[in-house]
Amino acid sequence: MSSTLPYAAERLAAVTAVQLAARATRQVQPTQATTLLKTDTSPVTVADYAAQTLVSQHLALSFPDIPLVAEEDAQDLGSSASENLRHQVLQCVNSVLAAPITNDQMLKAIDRGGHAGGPTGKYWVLDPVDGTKGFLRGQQYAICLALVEEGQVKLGILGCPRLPLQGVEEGPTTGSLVAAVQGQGAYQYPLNDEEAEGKQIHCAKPASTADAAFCEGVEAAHSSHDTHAAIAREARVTRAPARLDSQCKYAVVARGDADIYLRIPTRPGYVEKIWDHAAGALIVQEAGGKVCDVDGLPLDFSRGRRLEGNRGIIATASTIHSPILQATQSVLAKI
Ligand SMILES: Nc1ncnc2c1ncn2[C@@H]1O[C@H](COP(=O)(O)O)[C@@H](O)[C@H]1OP(=O)(O)O
Ligand SMILES: [Mg+2]
Repeated sequence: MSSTLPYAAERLAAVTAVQLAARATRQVQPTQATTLLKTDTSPVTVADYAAQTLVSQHLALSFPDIPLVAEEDAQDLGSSASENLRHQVLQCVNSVLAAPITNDQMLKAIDRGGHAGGPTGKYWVLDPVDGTKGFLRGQQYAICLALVEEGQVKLGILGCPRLPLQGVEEGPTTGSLVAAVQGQGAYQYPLNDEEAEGKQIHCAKPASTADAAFCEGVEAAHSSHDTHAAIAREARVTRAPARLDSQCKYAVVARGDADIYLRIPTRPGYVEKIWDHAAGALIVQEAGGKVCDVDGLPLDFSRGRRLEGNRGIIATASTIHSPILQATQSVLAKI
């Protein structure tokens, strides 16, 4: 892509940062990854901290004035009880850097991620390992990076180390990298091949919901499989869902390997985090798809670190967006 296009420099820095982080996470054996439980009881591993350090550090080199909204902070990692984990993170980080960094630089890089987000200015949005539970199971995860400006997502990158270039099945793979800039379309590359020619990707155009394939998360606690099944029945979707962790779901919808990604909350009041959707939502839209919440509202990334104005997520090929939204609203009205 020509370097004169808008956001070319940001895109290049973001792709390199995600590739670097992916290289580090791939070195961590999921079954042996030292893991902490955060206060919300979700797991965080060597890979999450290493990826956040690397992305934060790399972006700060090229764009020192653009702040970062990122999932992790260094509080737990900095405690004396976490010395072993801290050591492993630093080792992992330095194994992919030409110039090693210190423990203090690592903690500082992680804590750059505390920006509040909001409606004004420019900021990066990072989920260093989205789908940590998938990562620990040896299944899908993604390094997800977006750039938000004046509340709008301008750039989105998904690094998916275990996602083949085609299909939704697991298998030996070099991984996929999917990238989009607002107004410039969505492209896919082999994850760590900087030289490779990108391929523009498009959502499929299923003629009806009966032809459509849907996907959902693996974790039943993160979205309601039962409600998704009821929506599928209501919309006459016949195929069984593919289950994948992380924003890989947006990637497979964007390239037409699935047509629908449903994420209906399991409990009232759950508010999604912006790092779980910013990159993926832009990628689906740039591939020609539609993304909204269960009320049909656009996702509003200008409300801080969470999607305070939205409830659930529906991402689909544009040809079947209306019937899926209608089926969702009809099912939710009965609950
Ligand atoms: N109760 C919940 N409802 C919806 N999403 C959740 C819930 N708890 C955690 N998550 C988010 O689900 C994401 C993974 O999604 P998936 O299951 O599709 O792979 C995690 O990044 C996590 O966000 P976070 O860790 O940012 O709090
Ligand atoms: Mg996440």
